[in-house]
Amino acid sequence: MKGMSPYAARSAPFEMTGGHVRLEGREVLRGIDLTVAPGDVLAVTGPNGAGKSTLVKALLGLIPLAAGRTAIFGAAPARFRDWQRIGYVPQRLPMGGGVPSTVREVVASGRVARQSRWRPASAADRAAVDAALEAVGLADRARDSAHLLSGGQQQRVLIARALAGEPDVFVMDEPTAGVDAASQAALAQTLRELAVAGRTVVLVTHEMGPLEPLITRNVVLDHGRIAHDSAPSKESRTVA
Ligand SMILES: Nc1ncnc2c1ncn2[C@@H]1O[C@H](COP(=O)(O)OP(=O)(O)OP(=O)(O)O)[C@@H](O)[C@H]1O
Repeated sequence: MKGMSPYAARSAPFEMTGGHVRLEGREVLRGIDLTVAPGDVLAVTGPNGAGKSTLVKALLGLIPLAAGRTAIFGAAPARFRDWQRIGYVPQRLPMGGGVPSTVREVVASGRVARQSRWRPASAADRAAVDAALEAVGLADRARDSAHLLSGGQQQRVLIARALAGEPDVFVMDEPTAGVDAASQAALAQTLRELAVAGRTVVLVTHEMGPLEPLITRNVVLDHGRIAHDSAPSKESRTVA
């Protein structure tokens, strides 16, 4: 594995300063100052349309900023290369008429950023996929078609795909929305293990439910601004 530069090791997973996002002429994020520190288990909450999904996409560089700047481990998103350090769990499995994938294939796709090109999956790859399936309680569904699972189980597949990549940072957009109780419990257990292992988690959620005891920090968005931050970073505190 590539050595990590001392600079990258010290950098915050995400650091946004004065972040503005405009979509179709509307200012969706307005002046966001947010440093996510290593080991934060951060819940981003707030009313519908507050800008929560937009914020995580902007942190990941999936949506450009109209003003301000943002960095991933100290690098502008366009220059960031260590994508295997980031696991992103989107809101839902992309559906459609493509080739049906088994649960195992979808989860194994989470290893792509780590694999050497043209080489078959290694024992380490297979072990990581097995561990991820086990962690979300889907080991017995590995050969099933992912699209035939329930919404909650599909969400678990996406979480397992991120886990399989063994990233330092997990970004999850509404992982509990419309999800059955068993899947919520599986997610809480997974989050607990990530938190204990010192991983950084950014979680968009409407309600924290069983995840609440695991959350170390809550950022409340309202109309595109941070209305409340339960534990602002030292940098923001000294600036404020
Ligand atoms: N592609 C887009 N083009 C124009 N406006 C958008 C786009 N995506 C989101 N918006 C608008 O930006 C605002 C913030 O949306 P966003 O999805 O980030 O909110 P949210 O807090 O995640 O909401 P929810 O809890 O409903 O998922 C909303 O008013 C939404 O309508």
